[in-house]
Amino acid sequence: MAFVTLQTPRSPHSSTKNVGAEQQCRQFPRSRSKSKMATTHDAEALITSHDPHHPANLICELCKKFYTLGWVTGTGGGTSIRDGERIYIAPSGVQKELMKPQDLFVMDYATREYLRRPPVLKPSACTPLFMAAFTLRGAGCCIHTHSKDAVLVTLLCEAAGTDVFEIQKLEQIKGIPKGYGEEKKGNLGYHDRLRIPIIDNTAHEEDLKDTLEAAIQQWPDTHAVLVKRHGIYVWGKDVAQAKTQCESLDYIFQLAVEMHKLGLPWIPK
Ligand SMILES: CSC[C@@H](O)[C@@H](O)C(=O)COP(=O)(O)O
Ligand SMILES: [Zn+2]
Repeated sequence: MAFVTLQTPRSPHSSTKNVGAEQQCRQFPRSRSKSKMATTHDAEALITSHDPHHPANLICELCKKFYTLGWVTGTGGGTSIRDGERIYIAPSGVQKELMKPQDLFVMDYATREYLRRPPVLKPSACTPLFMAAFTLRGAGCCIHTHSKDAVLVTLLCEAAGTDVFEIQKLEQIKGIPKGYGEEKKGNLGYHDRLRIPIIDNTAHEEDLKDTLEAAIQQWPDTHAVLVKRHGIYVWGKDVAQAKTQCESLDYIFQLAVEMHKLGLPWIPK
């Protein structure tokens, strides 16, 4: 079984039995700026905690859950958390459900310097997209999934010639915030129309940055952007909001796909 071949030498700071991403991904070259790095002790302290709500523990836990939902399958997708001035980022090209806190990168928000870089790994290609949610929308957590239903609604919208997913009159729409600012406080109502912009995919994840940023500017109330034939980015002010929105949206996408199969409209007359 291929999985077993990953369970070879452990990194010295590993203390749990599961294999970490560092072992999954030894092909990546080291590239670290030692001068700006925190000391090894400080760097390890950034990701070491018994608190299950510590961002380093949460990212690993969330990705395990998301894997069971098919959201981060085959190394795709991921999650990033902003905790004050610290940004926690997963490595690229690794099985996200097997990650350990010691596999995570930590970036300083203000300087964009990595305070912690695990050897042999490189940061997720989604990093510029996560940063867009943090900087443009003040997000505390951003989730990227390759959910099949998210991909399917982008295909259905493409076939319908629209680059916005729109749906109305579903109870779960009430799980999505109205927007930002005082006058947009609270969540959408049952009668409100949910709109999620869709951007084109690119050959490389990081090249989505400009169009994702443009979609965020064009749709100032949105908390998510769909990526055609790829997946979705969803963010929230904190982990709970990002996660519950991602769940609500995925549930709505599942319904939308089923409604389409049954010949039912997304916007009832
Ligand atoms: C199955 S490869 C998927 C990647 O290209 C990308 O779309 C993705 O979501 C994850 O990028 P990663 O750099 O591994 O964090
Ligand atoms: Zn992706």
